[in-house]
Formats: sequence, C-alpha cells, structure tokens
Amino acid sequence: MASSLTLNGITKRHGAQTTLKGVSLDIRPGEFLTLVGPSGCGKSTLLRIIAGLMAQDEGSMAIDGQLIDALAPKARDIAMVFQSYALYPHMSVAKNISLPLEAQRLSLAGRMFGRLWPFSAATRREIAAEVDRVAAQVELGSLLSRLPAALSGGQRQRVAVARAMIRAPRIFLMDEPLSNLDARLRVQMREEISHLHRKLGATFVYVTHDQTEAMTMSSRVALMMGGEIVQCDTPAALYSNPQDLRVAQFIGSPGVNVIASDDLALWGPLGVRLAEAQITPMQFALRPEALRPGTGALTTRARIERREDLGHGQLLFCRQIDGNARLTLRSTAAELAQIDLSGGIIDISADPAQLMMFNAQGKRQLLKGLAPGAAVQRSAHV
Ligand SMILES: Nc1ncnc2c1ncn2[C@@H]1O[C@H](COP(=O)(O)OP(=O)(O)OP(=O)(O)O)[C@@H](O)[C@H]1O
Repeated sequence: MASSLTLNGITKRHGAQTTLKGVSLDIRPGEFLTLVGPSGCGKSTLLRIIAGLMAQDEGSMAIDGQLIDALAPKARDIAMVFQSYALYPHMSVAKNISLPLEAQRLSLAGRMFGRLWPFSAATRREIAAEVDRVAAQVELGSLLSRLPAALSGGQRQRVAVARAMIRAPRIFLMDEPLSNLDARLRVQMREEISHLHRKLGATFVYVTHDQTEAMTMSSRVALMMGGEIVQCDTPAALYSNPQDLRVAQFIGSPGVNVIASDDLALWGPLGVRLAEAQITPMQFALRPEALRPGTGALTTRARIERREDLGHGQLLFCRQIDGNARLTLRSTAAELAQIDLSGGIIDISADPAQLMMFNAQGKRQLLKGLAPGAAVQRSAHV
C-alpha cells in the first residue's frame, strides 16, 4: 500500500537566511509529486528534511498520519536516490543493491565475515533472492557481477533505484537523479522512472530544476521559489492556469509573453478597453501559441528580430513596433506561407480568451472588460 506524506509549516533557517518559509503540502498515496524551481529555492533542503538527514526548525511531517519528526532516517521507511547515485565503486552491482538489506537483516558478525559466518547462510540466500527480484524489475539481471565503472550512466542510475527499492520503502525520494546524464539518456530515463512509478504504485517525491522533467513525469508539480511553494497543481493546470506570474514565466518553453497595460492598449480597440477596464496597471500574459501572424480582435504590429526553424514551423521572436513588448509566437509552415515576411514586419493577433492578467504583486486577477464567453470564463479568480 502506498503512503501519504503531509508537510505542515516546515521552516528551516541557515544563519540569517530563511531557506524554507513554512512549507505545507499534502502528498497523496501513490502520487508522483515533483518539487521544481530555480537553483537555491530550497528543493534539496526540503527533501533532506523529509529523509531525516537534516532537522527542520519549525513544522512537522507525517506519513499516513503518523508524525515522523522524531524518527531517525532509517526508521522513517523512506528511500532516497541521490544525484550522484552514491554507489560503492569497489562493490559489484549485486552487492551495491543488497547493502540496505544486509544492514537491516544481518548481524555485525554476519556482515564482517560474509560467507565465512555460517549462521547467516539462510538470510544471505533470502537477500540474494530479493536482489535478483529487484534487479529483474529494473532490467539489471545480467549485470549483477559488474562494477559500477563498467556501467553506463543510465545503468548506474538503475542500480541506485534498485538499492532504494529493495527495502520496499513507503516513500521514494529522488534528488535530481537524471542531471548527470546526457540529453538522450535523460529522455529515456524519464520514461523508465515513470514506468517504475506506475509499476510500483509507490509514492514518489522527485526534485528537479528542469521543468520538462517535472511536466512530463508528475501527477502534480509543486513550484518552489524563495523557500515557498508558489503553486502546486497538475502539469496541465500549472501551464494553462498559473495563479502567479512567476509560475507562468517558469513553466513553458519558449516562455510566456508578458505585456504591460500601456502596451496592451496598442492592440486595437479591444486592447484599449481591456487596459482601461482595470483600476490599476496590470501585466498581461499570453503563451506563444495564443499568438498568430495576421489580424484579429487584438492586433499589434511587430518587427521580427529572430526566427528559429522547428521543422514543422517556426518560432518568431518579435518586438512590438509602437510599444515595448517582446513577443514570441509559434507559427506553422502553412501560416508562414500565407504571409509576407520580406519586410521583417508582421501583424500579430492574440486570442483574447487566452489572455491572463496579473496584478503588481504578480497574483492572477480576473480579467474585466471582455465580452461574456471569452476570457472571463477561462481565467480562474484567485
Ligand atoms: N548547510 C547549509 N548551510 C548554509 N546554507 C545552506 C545550507 N544548505 C543549503 N543552504 C542554502 O539554502 C538555500 C537552498 O538550498 P537548496 O540546496 O535546498 O536549493 P535547491 O533548490 O535544491 O538548489 P539546486 O537546484 O541548486 O540544488 C541556498 O541558498 C543554499 O545556499
């Protein structure tokens, strides 16, 4: 049975700096929850506190409703896979995988004298059977006698995962386990870890600064910034319904287009109405796919500063001519064939229903001034 993990007001200080500012999170049984955010936002610190490798200054944590704060790391029944994998280079794959079970089940003498210690033979056989079972699950069965140096990065990563799996922990913690791999292997391992999660049905808490990893693997993503969780939601909701401008800007590649009120007022009569309908100046945001070459309800003229070929279309990096907005749009080959790009100047139109609005503090606001049926329904009120 998978376990839940509840974090309640976790605070951590390092000298004068508050690294975690009262983080609360309910992680559901069997969930793949990813902590994502820029370097230094406190992801690894939070993971270490969950594992028991570091103590929080305030707050509490519970697994299946039972507090774990006072438990030593081993007693928490949590396994952690580190970025470095932390494999012992002089030990075989089988030995690396079996270590946690040996520590748990063998006496000190059994561990020291190995096979020479006759009283542990039955336990050793049990452990060897467990190693075979787990190694088969992560397809390492044929590599058990190798040393880590004779493995690829992906295989080493699987050894680290197998070592975590062998204790059948209640929760898996993974700290950037793919960051040492090349781009191709990272994609492959993303799929393998997702597959493993589905197969084990266990609760995974995964840390990465790579939003693509977070978006492709997770049930939910908690976006952290400056020691706080800014938003925790499904990948689709984080992308299409960000509640904070920092979330809109962190998620999505190429990034979201941000347009100031004054610049939106240059997008034709609807732009003027939308900008003026708000009491204070706002920031508007549009995903690249919400923009099209050509005219529409909201239109502005822009100079193309750079183009990137995507094969099936292009990314156009533009600058608004009258205003200051930088605009990136994704355009298909068919669309591009219809328009004259020779002068380097195009009309860009935006879908009003996809317009998002944020106040000066970056908090999502309900858009006023659009006809019913458009963005009013789409944008969630905070
Ligand atoms: N032992 C420590 N002593 C002092 N400061 C620390 C300590 N551990 C972490 N910090 C600080 O806490 C902040 C968060 O660090 P943490 O490693 O959790 O960030 P992160 O989000 O995991 O970043 P990265 O993606 O770069 O690993 C950083 O500013 C870091 O310098």
